[in-house]
Amino acid sequence: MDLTTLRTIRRDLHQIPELGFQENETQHYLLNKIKEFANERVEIETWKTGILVKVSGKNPSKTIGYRADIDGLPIMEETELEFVSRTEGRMHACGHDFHMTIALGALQSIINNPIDDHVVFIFQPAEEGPGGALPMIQSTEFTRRKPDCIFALHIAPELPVGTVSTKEGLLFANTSELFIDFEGKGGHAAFPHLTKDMTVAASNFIVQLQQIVSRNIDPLDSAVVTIGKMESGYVQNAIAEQARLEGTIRSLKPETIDVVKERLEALMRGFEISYDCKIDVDYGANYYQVYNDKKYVEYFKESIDQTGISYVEAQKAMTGEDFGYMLKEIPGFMFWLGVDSPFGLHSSKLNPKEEALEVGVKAVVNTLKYLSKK
Ligand SMILES: CC(=O)N[C@@H](CCC[C@H](N)C(=O)O)C(=O)O
Repeated sequence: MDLTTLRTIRRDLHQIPELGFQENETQHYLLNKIKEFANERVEIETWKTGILVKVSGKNPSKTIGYRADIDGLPIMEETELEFVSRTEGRMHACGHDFHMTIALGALQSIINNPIDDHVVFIFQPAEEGPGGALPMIQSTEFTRRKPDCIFALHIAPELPVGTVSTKEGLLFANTSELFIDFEGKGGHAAFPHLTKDMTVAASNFIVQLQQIVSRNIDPLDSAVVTIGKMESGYVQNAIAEQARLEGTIRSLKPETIDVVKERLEALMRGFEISYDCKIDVDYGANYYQVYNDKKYVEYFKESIDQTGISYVEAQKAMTGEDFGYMLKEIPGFMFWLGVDSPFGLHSSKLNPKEEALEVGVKAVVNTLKYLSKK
């Protein structure tokens, strides 16, 4: 597939970002494209808003999986691109439009030039939340085509186009979403003594929360607690009865998240007493770390060696990915693909360079061919 076609697909997909398990238009678009390329070797099955596409190999000894995530984020796009998101407040701000396009490009290449092994292309919903990987691998649709090894990519805005990057072992963190609801007593702004002000309680809670990592976690370990959204009150001259904090907890070790949660809940109990209010927590989606298999990372490096694409050794990152659940069950790896954007992942101005689409397809197709010889 040439760059013009890849770019057209990417721009089409960029305009229709949808949240987890609501990717109906995306699924429809992907299915139409897949059916355009398909021949007698291809078997297509849907799972919720996701799709599994199996391309039969010529002389198979195993099945190789390649996964692309397909959901967008609840972010208001500020790129001013001519193909800006058509849905207000929704954006492909994590590059899943790139991930899907590259998977389609690789799929077409493998259909036209089949390799010895079977390949399953997995278009997975809800990576940003509430998590599609775990229920997908538990489904009969997935189990029937369970790959023997698997890989995936993620765009990297900070890396130049023409570069890929990964490492053996831990690549991405363990994550837990965090939703905290405060319930107090509202009232007139002039009579705070008659109320239980949840704006003040939640603000103080955020400040105290930041001390969990610095005071309760071993400095040689690592954790992050971020509150990305805070809501309280309706009007400037009324005291808020409710407040809500939304955030995420991340850690390098799975058990460290439990320590953060335990301290957070102790803090909640203290705040309930000191602010005379009720506080509830919901941990939403939890993702298992992305842990790359040493042998498959070696294979990847060897396959990239033959392509002219540059390889850079990665550092582990506090990003999360539910692909971790697939790697927990099936050996494989995830790698970063350089897309050179001055704005990072989850930025409303993320603008990856489209030349990276061709690099991505080349890296994926070469890796599939190489793994098929192993
Ligand atoms: C690569 C990436 O940016 N992934 C997301 C995964 C989100 C997990 C979940 N919604 C959470 O916030 O904990 C990330 O934010 O790292």
